[in-house]
Amino acid sequence: MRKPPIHRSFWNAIKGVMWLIKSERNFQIEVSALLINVFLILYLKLTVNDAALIFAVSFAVLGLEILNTCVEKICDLIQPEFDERIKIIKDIAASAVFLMSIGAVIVGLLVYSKYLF
Ligand SMILES: Nc1ncnc2c1ncn2[C@@H]1O[C@H](COP(=O)(O)OP(=O)(O)OP(=O)(O)O)[C@@H](O)[C@H]1O
Repeated sequence: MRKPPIHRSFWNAIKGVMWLIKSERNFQIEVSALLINVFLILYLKLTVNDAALIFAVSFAVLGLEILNTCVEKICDLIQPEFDERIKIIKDIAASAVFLMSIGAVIVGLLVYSKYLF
């Protein structure tokens, strides 16, 4: 298959993000958290390094959420019925988001505490 032009690849990716914002509750929550962080970065006047750290962990959570959603969609496609193996696969994929979210909260507490206390 011929590779699509670069602008079409970007457009496909943007459509993917729009679908996630419209359809996935967890993704909506994580995008809201990102927007709150943008507000706090501006309001508390974070240094460039601290802002970069907050952006890095926020986008890491979003990226893992996207991969988790892909795993869920593929699982639902290949096995719509209850299956113990699918349960393990989905639980493991969800744990990646869970662990990264804990890491992001820890980073947030460490960074913001410098500006609040
Ligand atoms: N086909 C299945 N067989 C066995 N267990 C399943 C199956 N589908 C879902 N589960 C269980 O339900 C959980 C939630 O799966 P679901 O596909 O509903 O994702 P979700 O509601 O979008 O959750 P998440 O918060 O992880 O995104 C899984 O982590 C798994 O434990």
